[in-house]
Amino acid sequence: MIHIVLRWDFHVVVFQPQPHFQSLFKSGQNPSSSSSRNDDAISRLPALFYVPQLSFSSGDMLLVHAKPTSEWWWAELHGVIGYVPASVIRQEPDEEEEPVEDPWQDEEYFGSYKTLKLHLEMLSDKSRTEAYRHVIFNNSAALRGKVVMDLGCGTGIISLFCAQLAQPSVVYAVEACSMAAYTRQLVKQNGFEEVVTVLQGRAEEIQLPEKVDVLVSEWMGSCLLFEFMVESVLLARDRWLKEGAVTWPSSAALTLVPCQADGYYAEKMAFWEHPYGLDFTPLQPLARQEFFTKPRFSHLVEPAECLAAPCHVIRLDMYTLQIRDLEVLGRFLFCVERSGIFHEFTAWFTVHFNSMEAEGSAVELDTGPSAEPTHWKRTLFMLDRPVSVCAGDSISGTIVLRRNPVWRRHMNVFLHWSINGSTEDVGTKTFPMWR
Ligand SMILES: N=C(N)NC/C=C/[C@H]1O[C@@H](n2cnc3c(N)ncnc32)[C@H](O)[C@@H]1O
Repeated sequence: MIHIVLRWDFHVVVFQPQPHFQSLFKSGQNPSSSSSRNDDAISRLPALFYVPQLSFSSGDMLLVHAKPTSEWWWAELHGVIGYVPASVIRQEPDEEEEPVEDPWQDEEYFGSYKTLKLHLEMLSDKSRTEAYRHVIFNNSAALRGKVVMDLGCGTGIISLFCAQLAQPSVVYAVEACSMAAYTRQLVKQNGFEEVVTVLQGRAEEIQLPEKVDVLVSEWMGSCLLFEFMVESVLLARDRWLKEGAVTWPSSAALTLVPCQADGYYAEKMAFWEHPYGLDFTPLQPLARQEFFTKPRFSHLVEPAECLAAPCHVIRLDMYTLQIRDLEVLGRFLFCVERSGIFHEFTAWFTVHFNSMEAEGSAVELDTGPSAEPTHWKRTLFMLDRPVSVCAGDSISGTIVLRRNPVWRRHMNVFLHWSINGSTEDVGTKTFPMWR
C-alpha cells in the first residue's frame, strides 16, 4: 500500500521512550519530539532503548506494511522501517495492487491449530495448564458475576475452568480457527452452555456484546514473544477491557543466563574432530552454520550448567505495554560464579497473574531451569566459538529482540557480549526466529 505524507512540512525524528526502560535513562535525557534539541539529546542517548519512528517529509511516498492500530502504522521509506502517525498520511490508490503475502501468515498459523497436535502438547503441559487453573481457583470468589474473555481459547480449557471453578456471568471464548466448533461441543458436553459462549473469529475482528472484567489468554511463545500473539492481546485489551479490569497474565519477564553446554557442543561440533579415528574438522564450519545459526527451542538446561545468576533482561507490564514497544530490548551484566566453558546463552520466561483481590496471592508460571519443565522448554543461543571463563569474570552486553519488520510473527534476537569489559574479547551474533 503506497501512501504520501501530507501536512508535515518539516523533517521529524520522533523517538518514543519505552516506559519499562524509563528507569534506565539518565535524568533529564528524555527527548522531546521535532526539535534540534531532540537530535542532540538523542545522539547522546543509548539508542538501544528507543523505538525509532519513521522520519519523513511532506510529499514522501511511504510503503505501509501493517496497520496494527488506527493511530500508528508500520511503514517503510527508503529502506528504513518504523512507526508513523496514521493521521498525517493519505492512501494513494494503486494502479496495479499486486497481492501482498499476509505478513501474519494467518493461513499457516491458524491452520496449525486446526489439528489436535499443538492443543495436546499444550494441554499435556501440566505446569502451564495447572497454573491457569490455580489462577481461576484462587480468584473464584472475585470472578462471581464477572464477564470474562478467553482470547485464543483453543479447546476452551481456561473457559471451562472458569465455569467449573467459579460463577462468572459469562465467558466469551474466542477462537479464530475451526477448532471453535469442537470447543462448542466440549462446552455442551460438560454442561457449561449457560456460562461459556464460543465465538469463532479473530480477536481483532469479533464483536462482543459488552466490555469485559477479565481478559485471560495463554499467548506466550518461545522466548516469550515468538508468534507475537501478544499483539492480539494488547488490541483486545484496548478494545474490550473495562477501566481498572484485570488481564491475565498481568506481567511477563524474559530471563537470560550464560551456560555451559558440553553435551550439545560435543554432539554437534566436537563430533567432527575424530569420528572413527578420522579427521572431519573441515566440516565444522558447516556444522556451525547448520546447528548454531538458529536458536534451539527444545533445550532443557540444568541449573548446574548455569555459569552465573540468571537475570531478567526484559519486563513487560501487560497494563501499560504498547504495540510499538514490542521491538523490545534489554541489557545484562553477569558475574561468572563458576569457572567453565561459556558455550551459549539460555533464555526462558516467567509470567505473573495478579490476584483480583487486594490481599490475594499472585500466581507465577516459571519456565526456567529451577521449575518443572514445560512444553516451551528453554531457548538456547549457541556462540560460534566457546569461551573459557573463570569465576569472577564478567559477561556484559545487550540482547535486542527486534520484531521482523515484514513477517510480523517472527523476530531476530541480537546478542552482543564482552568478557570483563574488554574490547577484544567480544562477541556479537544475530539469531533469526525464524525468517
Ligand atoms: N503460543 C501460545 N502460547 N499460544 C498459542 C495459542 C493459540 C490458540 O489461540 C488461537 N489464536 C491465536 N491468535 C488468535 C487471535 N488473534 N484471535 C483468535 N484466536 C487466536 C489459535 O488459533 C490457537 O487455537
